[in-house]
Amino acid sequence: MANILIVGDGAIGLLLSHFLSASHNVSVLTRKSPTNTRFYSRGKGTSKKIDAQFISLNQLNKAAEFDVVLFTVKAFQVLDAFSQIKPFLPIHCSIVLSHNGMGNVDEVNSQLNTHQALYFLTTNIAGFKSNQYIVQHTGEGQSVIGGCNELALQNSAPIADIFKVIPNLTFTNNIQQLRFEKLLVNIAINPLSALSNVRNGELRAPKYNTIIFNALTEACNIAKAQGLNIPLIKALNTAYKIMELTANNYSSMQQDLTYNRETEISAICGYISQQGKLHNIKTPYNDELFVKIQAKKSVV
Ligand SMILES: NC(=O)C1=CN([C@@H]2O[C@H](COP(=O)(O)OP(=O)(O)OC[C@H]3O[C@@H](n4cnc5c(N)ncnc54)[C@H](OP(=O)(O)O)[C@@H]3O)[C@@H](O)[C@H]2O)C=CC1
Ligand SMILES: CC(C)(CO)C(=O)C(=O)O
Repeated sequence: MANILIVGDGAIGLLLSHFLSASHNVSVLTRKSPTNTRFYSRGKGTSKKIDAQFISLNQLNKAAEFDVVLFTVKAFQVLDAFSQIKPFLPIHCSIVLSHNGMGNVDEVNSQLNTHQALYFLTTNIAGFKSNQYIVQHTGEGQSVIGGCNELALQNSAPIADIFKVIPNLTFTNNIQQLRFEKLLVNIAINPLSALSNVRNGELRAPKYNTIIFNALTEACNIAKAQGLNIPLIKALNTAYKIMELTANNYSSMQQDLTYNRETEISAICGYISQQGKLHNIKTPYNDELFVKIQAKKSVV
């Protein structure tokens, strides 16, 4: 049984705490009242109490021996959350980041010691919080974990063993490729669904074809410049398949704009624009989606 700290009690934090607490000792760091119980709910089944301890930052004990610290905050929240937790990280422990979009891995890795393994978990599990204390598990899907530093790449067996209670979890030796493939789906779906205020399935209409094609072409050019091999046809097929599978869902970015929350556009199209400048590759479609989402946020 491992001691696990999950940072963030959002939808993904609660879903993963539900699964991991079946076999491990799980604490969840929250910014809300730590005394309240949280529940996991799925379909019409009865809600289950999540068997984890909810704690606030001032309850974190410097002597707490966490084996794993899993960050389930949004891309733009990772570095602040990491700075808060860093003083409490045991000398030997595994750190796992899990979010949509790119970034954060190099910044976190540069602050770790040689005994701290860094992993990234991409997940297609889906859920939302119907209120502050209940997570609704709405979508199944594959989760993939992979090492991001030398230590993690050399020794993946312990984390794979601890995380095996997460449904449909596999391990990869090339997490950068997996993250990029997920990024391509988010580029095709998230900004357009948010700007047009439509469900994912509606993006299959012909009027969106050109922009999706061009935004993904740019992103595949960046992938190539990074040494990854993601053919455009594969990126398009996957994006349209996910639109079909999640046809009735609103994307996370559509919901963020609707509820006037900060979006993850910087880690999605913003990442492609930034990499374009680095590799001298033009990315006008991603630049425009980035600017439009930022502008829309400032007027809602
Ligand atoms: N929801 C989904 O179905 C899926 C989400 N993802 C990705 O997973 C990531 C998380 O998503 P999701 O769970 O939906 O997002 P949420 O916004 O619901 O969850 C993030 C949580 O982190 C908390 N948080 C942020 N900073 C800190 C901190 N410093 N200390 C403690 N808690 C903190 C927030 O607290 P507070 O509420 O107080 O702000 C919030 O509860 C995102 O990158 C998302 O794109 C990926 C696949 C599916
Ligand atoms: C896969 C997709 C597009 C599902 O809506 C998603 O990851 C998101 O909304 O952020």
